[in-house]
Amino acid sequence: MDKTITEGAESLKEEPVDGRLVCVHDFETAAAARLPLMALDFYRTGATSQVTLVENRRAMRRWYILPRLLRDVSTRSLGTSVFGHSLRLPIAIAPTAFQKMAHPMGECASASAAGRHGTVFTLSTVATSSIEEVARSAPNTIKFFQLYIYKDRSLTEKLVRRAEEAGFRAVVLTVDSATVGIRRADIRNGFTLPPHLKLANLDSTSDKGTLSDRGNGGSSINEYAKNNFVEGITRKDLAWLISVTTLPVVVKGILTSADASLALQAGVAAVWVSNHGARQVDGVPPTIEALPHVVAEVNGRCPVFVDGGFTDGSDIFKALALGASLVFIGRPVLWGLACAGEQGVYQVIEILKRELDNVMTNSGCRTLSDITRDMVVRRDQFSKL
Ligand SMILES: Cc1cc2nc3c(=O)[nH]c(=O)nc-3n(C[C@H](O)[C@H](O)[C@H](O)COP(=O)(O)O)c2cc1C
Ligand SMILES: CCCCCCC(=O)C(=O)O
Repeated sequence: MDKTITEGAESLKEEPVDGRLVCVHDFETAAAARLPLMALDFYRTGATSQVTLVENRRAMRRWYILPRLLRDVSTRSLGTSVFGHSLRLPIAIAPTAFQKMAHPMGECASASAAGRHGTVFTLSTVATSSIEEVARSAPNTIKFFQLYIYKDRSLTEKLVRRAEEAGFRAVVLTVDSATVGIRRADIRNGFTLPPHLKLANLDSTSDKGTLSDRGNGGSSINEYAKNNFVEGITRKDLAWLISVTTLPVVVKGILTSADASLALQAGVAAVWVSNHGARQVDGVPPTIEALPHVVAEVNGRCPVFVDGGFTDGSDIFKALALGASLVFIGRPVLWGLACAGEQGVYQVIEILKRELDNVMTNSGCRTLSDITRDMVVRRDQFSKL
């Protein structure tokens, strides 16, 4: 065990959380006051005009919950399972890049917090903590590894091997990033990674260029991706990944039933409905609206995950009713990290867990399987009921 990391993690666990932060939005406001502008903008913004960014949140309101009353809900459980692993709740952590911009313990802190809640942490390829560091600091957390496919196939395969050897439980292939979206704030800010941080899963000889090079596009992110990532992942790449790993492969970034069907044909273990936090194509549907289409196509053949704009327990309830097995959160974790490291992430998940439990209690649901499709209705259909 790496002593520095363990000692760091122990002491940072004690970081106090301001008791006035009672919802995810409070954490977001507090994080915005603490983070340097370049990091804050990288975390919070979406692609181009950010219409989908707003829609991800707004669309949650278009769904109404229809509570079922006159039921005994005195004992409840939020427990579920994924790929044979038991989870204590259906809320999990999505991959987000560069978490050490929010807190010195970065991804290690988030992974630990997920483990303390008995849920999944997903590590980004472009993390600021390595696969091995995260495995050492959160040995009991169920960890997934998110993969970007590098032009250098052997480098890509080595990343997968390292994740397998470090005890990660699934590989999540992000397929919605043929090229990185245009994020205007990053261009204005001339985004570069702070010099004390690095892409911890890569050594500077294996990938091309660094995140200190802005190139012509203004943001080092677009430049790095252009130099390193395969431009447009195909079915062949998906089939290749499934053939080289023993781990379940999850496909992340699906928004249509047609693509869900292709992914299923390729043999994925789960489909992850996502618009990448509205950071890729502006104008794509909000994920809560895409979800029912994908669930209908998948028709129980594999689990369906979802992310994008989930900041309240009631949002999570709606996604579960629409057929999601797990709901992932991206930015809320970054806000928790920025406010109070591991403890902040723990608290953000705790808040969402309590809110979900509260909605379940008041809606007549003792377990997740009690949350059924007929418990939500789209606002425009409500009058027709
Ligand atoms: C700052 C930031 C960095 C991200 N980095 C990655 C990444 O490295 N890999 C990936 O597949 N998705 C990445 N995403 C997308 C998230 O995994 C997730 O789809 C999205 O954040 C969910 O929306 P939410 O932030 O509204 O919860 C990133 C999102 C944000 C906000
Ligand atoms: C370092 C090059 C690409 C980073 C992309 C991270 C990401 O997915 C994001 O949304 O930002």
